[in-house]
Amino acid sequence: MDAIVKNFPAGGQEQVKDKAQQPIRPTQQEAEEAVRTLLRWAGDDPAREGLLDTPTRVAKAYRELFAGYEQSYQEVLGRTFEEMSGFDDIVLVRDIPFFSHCEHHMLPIKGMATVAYLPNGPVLGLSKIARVIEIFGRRLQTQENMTAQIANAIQDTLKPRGVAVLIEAEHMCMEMRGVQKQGSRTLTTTFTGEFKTNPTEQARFFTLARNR
Ligand SMILES: Nc1nc2c(ncn2[C@@H]2O[C@H](COP(=O)(O)OP(=O)(O)OP(=O)(O)O)[C@@H](O)[C@H]2O)c(=O)[nH]1
Ligand SMILES: [Zn+2]
Repeated sequence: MDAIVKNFPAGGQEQVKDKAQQPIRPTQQEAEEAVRTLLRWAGDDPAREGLLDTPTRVAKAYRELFAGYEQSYQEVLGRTFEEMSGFDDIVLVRDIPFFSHCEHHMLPIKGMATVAYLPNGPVLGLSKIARVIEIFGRRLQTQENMTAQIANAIQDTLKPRGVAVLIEAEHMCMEMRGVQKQGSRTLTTTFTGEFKTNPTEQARFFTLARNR
């Protein structure tokens, strides 16, 4: 199946949030009871031996898979390096793998992100780009919003001349269920600053991102 290419504009309907707004959390016991309900909904018996510890494990796994709600991109991106501030050309980190979950079905999204920016003074530690992807990936997402959130977070904190984000991902809700199109991939991009206004910079981004 052909990939879908979408350009999701920065600063669109999705505001960049720092720590996600926190509703009142249910207790561990309530979360485990909800898992028992879903086990019964699936057709199994939560009281059988093999499933006795499953609610505890699922609650623990959810803490890990959705840890992004507890994390702040501003903390991660707050630490920059000034001593390389003479460097003003493109910095691009390619093919950063991530997992997320779609907000429609809570099923996994498996993808790769490529992120570039044009420094305007300070530069980021390279791992911080991957950490920002983890923060937004470990929340319930649409691919479009995740792409824009990563770009806007870097633009808002680092204030570079431009940011470019390309995400290519597979959605298990389209592969394992529903329309069942295995192997289809969705591409989304967000450009800010010079990557948005200067076609040459945008073309350089695609050359570096896609050439093997
Ligand atoms: N735009 C967008 N859509 C997504 C994303 N992840 C999942 N979806 C889509 O969300 C839509 C939800 O559609 P609905 O008709 O409300 O739900 P559904 O009956 O489960 O839809 P089907 O998946 O077609 O069976 C589906 O078309 C999914 O493919 C995403 O990241 N971005
Ligand atoms: Zn889905």
